[in-house]
Amino acid sequence: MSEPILLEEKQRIYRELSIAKADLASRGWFPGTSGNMSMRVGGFEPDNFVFAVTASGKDKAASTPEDFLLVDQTGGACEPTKLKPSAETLIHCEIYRLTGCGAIFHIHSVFNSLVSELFWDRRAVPVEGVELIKAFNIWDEEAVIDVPIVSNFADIPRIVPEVTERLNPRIPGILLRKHGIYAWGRDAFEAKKHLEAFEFLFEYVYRLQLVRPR
Ligand SMILES: CSCCC(=O)C(=O)COP(=O)(O)O
Ligand SMILES: [Zn+2]
Repeated sequence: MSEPILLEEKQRIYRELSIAKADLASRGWFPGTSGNMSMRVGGFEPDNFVFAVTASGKDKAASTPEDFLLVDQTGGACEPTKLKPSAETLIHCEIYRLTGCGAIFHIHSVFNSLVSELFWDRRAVPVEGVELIKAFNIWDEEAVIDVPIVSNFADIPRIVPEVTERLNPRIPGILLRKHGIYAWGRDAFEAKKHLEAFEFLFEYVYRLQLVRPR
């Protein structure tokens, strides 16, 4: 059983999510009601945790009293509500279970969709020696990273085992093919930092492909 969530704690998390949501929306990262966000509330055990998640199908650029709800580690609502959790809540559940992180942000962008398709054959986007890799706390000179890509099945539970298999604890993000990125961190600050770094790196990788002689 999860510990009771204090009202003040829930309100603090909703406020923090709301501020981060407005920030990501201002960059155009939630086109057509896409995207979802979550933050963990209270303690963590891999099989027992609670998080606040965006309600499904909402305009993520709007701020309303019905933007978030609390769910448990199975993705089920923790309290009576007419709100439906994000259709992709099970992906959040699995990322929390595997990483114990504190916040997960999912957005759709043209660049993350483009690179997820360009590099689908290798199931990972390679990024070589770009300074912003340091945003992931990887400090090696000329570091090379691979950002994993998983299938974009319409049936979300089918995606979960691929997340389990492909998530790399060193890389705080995972791409869904022709869909978007999930980026996470200890807290909202770090999840946003990672998301911004991924989006920069994906644009770099895409543009490099265009200009590099073959
Ligand atoms: C209209 S975008 C398709 C669903 C999606 O990919 C997404 O990120 C938003 O789904 P949610 O249920 O979280 O609103
Ligand atoms: Zn999505």
